[in-house]
Amino acid sequence: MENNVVTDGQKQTSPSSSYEAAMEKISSLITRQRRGEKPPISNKLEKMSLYLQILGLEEDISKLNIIHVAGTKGKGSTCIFCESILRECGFRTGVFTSPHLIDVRERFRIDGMDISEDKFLQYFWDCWNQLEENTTEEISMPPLFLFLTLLAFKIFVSEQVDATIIEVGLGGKKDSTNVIKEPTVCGITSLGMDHTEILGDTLGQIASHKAGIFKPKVPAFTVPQPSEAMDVILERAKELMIPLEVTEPFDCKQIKGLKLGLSGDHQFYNAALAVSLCRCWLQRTGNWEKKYQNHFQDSNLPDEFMRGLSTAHFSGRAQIVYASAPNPSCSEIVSKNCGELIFYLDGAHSPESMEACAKWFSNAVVENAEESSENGHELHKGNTLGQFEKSFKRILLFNCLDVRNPDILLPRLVNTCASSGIHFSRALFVPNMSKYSKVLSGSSVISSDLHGIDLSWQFNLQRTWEKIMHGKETTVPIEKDFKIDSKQILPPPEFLYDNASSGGHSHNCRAPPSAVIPSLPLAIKWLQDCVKEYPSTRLQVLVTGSLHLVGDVLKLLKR
Ligand SMILES: Nc1ncnc2c1ncn2[C@@H]1O[C@H](COP(=O)(O)OP(=O)(O)OP(=O)(O)O)[C@@H](O)[C@H]1O
Ligand SMILES: [Mg+2]
Ligand SMILES: [Mg+2]
Repeated sequence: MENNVVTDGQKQTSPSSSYEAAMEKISSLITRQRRGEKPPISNKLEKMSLYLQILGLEEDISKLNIIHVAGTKGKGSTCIFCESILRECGFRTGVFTSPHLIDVRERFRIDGMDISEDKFLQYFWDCWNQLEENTTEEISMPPLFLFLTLLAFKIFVSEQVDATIIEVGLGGKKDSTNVIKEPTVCGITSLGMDHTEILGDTLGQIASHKAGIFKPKVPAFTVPQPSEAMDVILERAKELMIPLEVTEPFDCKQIKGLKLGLSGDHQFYNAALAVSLCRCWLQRTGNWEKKYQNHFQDSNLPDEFMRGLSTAHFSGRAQIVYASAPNPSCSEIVSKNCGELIFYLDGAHSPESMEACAKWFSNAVVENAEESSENGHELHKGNTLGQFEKSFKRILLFNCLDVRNPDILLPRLVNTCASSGIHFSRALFVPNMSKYSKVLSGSSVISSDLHGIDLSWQFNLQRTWEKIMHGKETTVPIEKDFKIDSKQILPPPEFLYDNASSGGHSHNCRAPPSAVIPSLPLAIKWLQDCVKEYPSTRLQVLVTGSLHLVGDVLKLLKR
């Protein structure tokens, strides 16, 4: 074995250096395939079976009591609600989700916590070494996602969890997680248009991939879907002769006004689906009768379920971070000599999720204004709530992958916000920091090197933005060679505050100005400097378009 840092799963140097070594190994599994292209191996599931044999896991997987979740949007959230409910019911849980935001260990949760670095390393090297020793000409090391899926099985089997919750990576039928032969129950979350280049560009085709996780004799659940998708799902369930239940989203009454741990109205769908999945899981594992036989009526959820729903936590999905309050955990206190800077983070990146995100943001910023006014800020100066509300500036910080279509995403976002009366004063376009060519640890160094950085995609986003705002093509310069060392690398703070240069809140007269900022750390630092310079203002910054962008911002704010 070439690795001289760790042998036989035993750490011999400091944990962090061996962790970095593991990240190097994992990164070497990233296939040089561009995102959006068809995956290079066609017989993926056969290979998965072989890898499972090598790791000696095939039999054990059948004992994992798996909830398998596919869907376009809300897979991760649904898995996290399931985890939270089953933990409250007293079970030891293992959850595999994707992608991760900051550290790859987020993908593997045991009992509600990311796996520890020590345990991760132990299982990682076990798997790595066993696979490496057994690769042949026909079967080489697995690509990244296959490896992570195998590692998840290895971890959950070894940790002897009671309930395993597995999120599909992409699609369903051909996904590496579909090596699961006998899940306890399957779920399909909300379907929409994403990954069309791989799954097909109709809802029916997409639904057919997702319903590919259904298995004979295994009950399935979904949420209301557009009929084109629902027809395909129903048809598949009929073929397999399995029961398929459509779970309606919660209304507030049903959960007695309970505040869900994950925000946004779209979470009512995910939460309701999770409840159905958990109830079925409890029934099929023989735990339902034991626990609830005499105490539970259909109209009321058991207390454990209610607690699970309200305590679920998942970063980067409708998450609010107060970045300039003196005590980050104390959101109400706004520093006297520093304005207010609040980040609203949501990793939406499909048209439907843009809309979900926009609705959540619009409600959340108004709630924040109301809370602040209740806390006595400004109102005592005789301002009405309406006027007070106007002291907030809404800023969009956006990026998306170039396989996505900003001509669809950005209008969906802007129009949904506008229909709730929320308008952006400014938009900033930035490149992500994380590289798709490398899996990083949470403590990896953030590069500040701007040389050779290609911002053409960000200028393209900016042009799209200006087009939406003006309703026609505008003259945003196409700056091919962005002059990194010129003074104009960042706009002056007045860019944010100078109402004369924009419509400000009179959004319908002129387009809000926008800017491309060449790096995310610079953008964040710049926003922080702006609120210091103008202590009376409040910036509400929506970060969206990419979960990677959201992860990068969280990483910067944590430091
Ligand atoms: N039911 C839903 N309907 C529409 N949008 C949703 C729904 N659930 C979540 N979203 C949006 O999708 C984003 C990602 O949520 P989540 O991680 O739960 O989904 P996912 O299916 O795992 O996504 P990914 O494709 O990134 O793996 C959220 O931040 C939110 O904007
Ligand atoms: Mg996805
Ligand atoms: Mg996910």
